[in-house]
Amino acid sequence: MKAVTINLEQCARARARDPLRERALKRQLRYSGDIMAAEGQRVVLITGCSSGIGLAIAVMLARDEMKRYYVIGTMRDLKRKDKLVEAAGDAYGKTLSLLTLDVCSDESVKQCVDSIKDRHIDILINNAGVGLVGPVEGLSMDDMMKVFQTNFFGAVRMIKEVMPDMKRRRSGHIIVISSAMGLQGVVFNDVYSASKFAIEGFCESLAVQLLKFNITMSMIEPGPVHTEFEMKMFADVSKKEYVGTDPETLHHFRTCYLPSAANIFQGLGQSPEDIAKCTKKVIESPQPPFRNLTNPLYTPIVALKYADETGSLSVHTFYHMLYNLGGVMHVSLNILKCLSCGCLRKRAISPT
Ligand SMILES: NC(=O)C1=CN([C@@H]2O[C@H](COP(=O)(O)OP(=O)(O)OC[C@H]3O[C@@H](n4cnc5c(N)ncnc54)[C@H](OP(=O)(O)O)[C@@H]3O)[C@@H](O)[C@H]2O)C=CC1
Ligand SMILES: CC1=C(/C=C/C(C)=C/C=C/C(C)=C/C=O)C(C)(C)CCC1
Repeated sequence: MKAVTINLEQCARARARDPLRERALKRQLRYSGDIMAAEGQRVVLITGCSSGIGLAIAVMLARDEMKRYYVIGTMRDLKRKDKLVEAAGDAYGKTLSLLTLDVCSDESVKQCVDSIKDRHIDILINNAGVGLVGPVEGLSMDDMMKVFQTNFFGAVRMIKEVMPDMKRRRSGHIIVISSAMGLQGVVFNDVYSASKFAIEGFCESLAVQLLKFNITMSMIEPGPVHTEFEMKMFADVSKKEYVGTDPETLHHFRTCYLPSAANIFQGLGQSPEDIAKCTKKVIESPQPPFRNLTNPLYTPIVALKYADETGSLSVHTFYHMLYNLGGVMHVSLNILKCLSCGCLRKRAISPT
């Protein structure tokens, strides 16, 4: 497929030379702001592109060799655009344009979608999200609400705005950057995990009726990923005092959980590009799966819940890992790695 990207300046030049050609160009091209996507290109809108996973997906799709995507990278504050613009290189202004969008604001979401020609979005990627860790009794209700406002209602607001047009066109793909924590809760991540469980339940329900309209829904489920999310989490923890938390709980959080979490990020952490690659594969799959775990090393942690429907196996295993094996977390992680690569099984068959 030959994809052409053109901007309004080029259109104006065409008008000066030949008004008929300009009209033909305009018919042929959809535009967002002053930049147009060529016919045949799929318009992708991504939320939260100022850093991390959103930025990596925007760059990977905008730099697609066959120029199959026209990416609208959005962020709540365009002053934070430099990292994305630099990473996108010459794709910026051709297959990537930027728009302001705050997923927590009805007005911002509507204004952004209205500014896109025909409100035409083929692929919506709900990526914007915030984390929150710490003992529940030490967190403010405001902080907890912000997590749900962004991770759950933010994605719901986007879907509500974009889905009716997709239904009318009987085509579209809605992707949510959820989390492995949306499938299996993690100690001291109670509220964050709940926000991801919430969006999982919402999407799992919606996916069924969307099929009738030829709209696909896909969840991307990363484990730990090295992004600003990780840095913000550790910075936040060092600032917060978790007022109202008893010393024993605080001790468990600071001396058992935090070092284990740091080990887990170090031992199992993926790069944002890994998540972008997985997301692109899902987009390009002829039959995209609903759930997509990105990290084979983290999969056993999620699989525990499917091995025992009572939930006791995961609760007790995590208890043991946190309170008894915390000091040797690296050993547990190495066992997880060996289970995933298969070397333990090989050694069991032919011990040396
Ligand atoms: N990193 C990890 O370990 C994992 C992350 N995830 C999920 O991946 C997604 C991306 O996170 P990640 O890249 O890691 O973290 P980052 O902190 O690097 O990126 C989060 C992005 O979301 C944006 N954002 C936050 N609030 C809003 C809002 N109200 N409106 C629009 N954008 C907003 C941030 O923008 P701003 O710059 O303005 O703050 C930023 O661009 C999140 O949904 C997260 O839950 C899932 C599993 C693991
Ligand atoms: C401490 C601890 C764990 C921590 C897991 C972590 C810290 C996962 C982080 C995932 C992220 C950051 C997802 C983002 O959406 C385990 C492995 C459950 C085992 C029990 C002890």
